[in-house]
Amino acid sequence: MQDKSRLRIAMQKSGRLSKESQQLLERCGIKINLQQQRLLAFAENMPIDIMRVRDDDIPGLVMDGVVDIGIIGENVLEEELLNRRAQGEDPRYFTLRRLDFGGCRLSLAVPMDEPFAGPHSLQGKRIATSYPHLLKQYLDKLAINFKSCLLNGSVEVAPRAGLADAICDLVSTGATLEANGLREVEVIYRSKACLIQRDGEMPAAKQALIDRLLVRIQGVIQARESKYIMMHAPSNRLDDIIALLPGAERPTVLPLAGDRNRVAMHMVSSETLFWETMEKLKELGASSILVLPIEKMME
Ligand SMILES: Nc1ncnc2c1ncn2[C@@H]1O[C@H](COP(=O)(O)OP(=O)(O)OP(=O)(O)O)[C@@H](O)[C@H]1O
Ligand SMILES: O=P(O)(O)OC[C@H]1O[C@H](OP(=O)(O)OP(=O)(O)O)[C@H](O)[C@@H]1O
Ligand SMILES: [Mg+2]
Repeated sequence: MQDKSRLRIAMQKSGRLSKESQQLLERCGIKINLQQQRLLAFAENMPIDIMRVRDDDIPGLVMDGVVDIGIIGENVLEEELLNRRAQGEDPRYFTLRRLDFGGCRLSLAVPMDEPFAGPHSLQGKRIATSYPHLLKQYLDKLAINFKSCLLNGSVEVAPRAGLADAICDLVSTGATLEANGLREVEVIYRSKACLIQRDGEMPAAKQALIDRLLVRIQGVIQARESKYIMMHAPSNRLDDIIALLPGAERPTVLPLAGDRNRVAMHMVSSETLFWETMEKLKELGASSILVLPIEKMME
């Protein structure tokens, strides 16, 4: 029986978002024992239950208020929103924040040797997709008529199989398109994973827990994007060195025992340090350059 006082979070059971969703929650300090087959897992140290489902079901579970929050790709969320609106519903939810994983784009692609002179080339064509509403929204705005062929997977094989003239599917590296003899011609939607909350009244204790989690998520994401940088540098080149570190805060400068001409510099940078920048730092006289990951951050 569901304990309504516990925060219920939905995440993808297995797929492109599951590992990083799980990692994010673990980094926020939630101890979960996710055995492969368990659909429902209970956190040991916080009043939180994790529901592991197909990603397609997550927007609906949040919109129907079955779970309190969900981690989902914006592409799937937007598609479900348009789907429900098309059925006359008025779905409600809040986006709590965008996350730093699950980046991909929904694109139109055509066979490699097919000429393409803009979206109008698709007039009257058949397009295979798992995202009929996002596709329709995009082509309707351009007043392009098309026939859709709904496929829930393996969309990329549709043109070769004679099912469609073009496809509209997710792309990240483009390797799947290339392997299937297709080329990306238009990006229609850019997506990342996001965290959403159900609409409606939330008990104060649960809302406080969500707010705490959000602060921790901010800390985890900020830490992932930041680096702790240390180096030894000549005292007379400090300004030049700082100018090479655009994402860095003002450094802490410490004396080096027995060396009056050089100092130790410590700083947090919101960007990683590329090899090229490290080489330039070395040219300016810096040495012992260390770039360290940061585990947690709170401002
Ligand atoms: N190549 C990719 N790179 C990065 N993120 C991706 C990529 N493909 C998909 N995604 C994101 O991950 C989400 C889940 O993708 P996945 O392929 O695991 O979905 P699925 O096969 O529909 O899974 P499920 O079995 O849960 O329905 C996508 O909706 C998208 O937001
Ligand atoms: O541009 P790429 O890096 O090649 O990625 C794109 C592919 O990734 C996703 O599928 P996934 O591999 O998750 O398999 P699925 O079809 O089983 O969901 C997506 O549906 C594409 O097919
Ligand atoms: Mg799915």
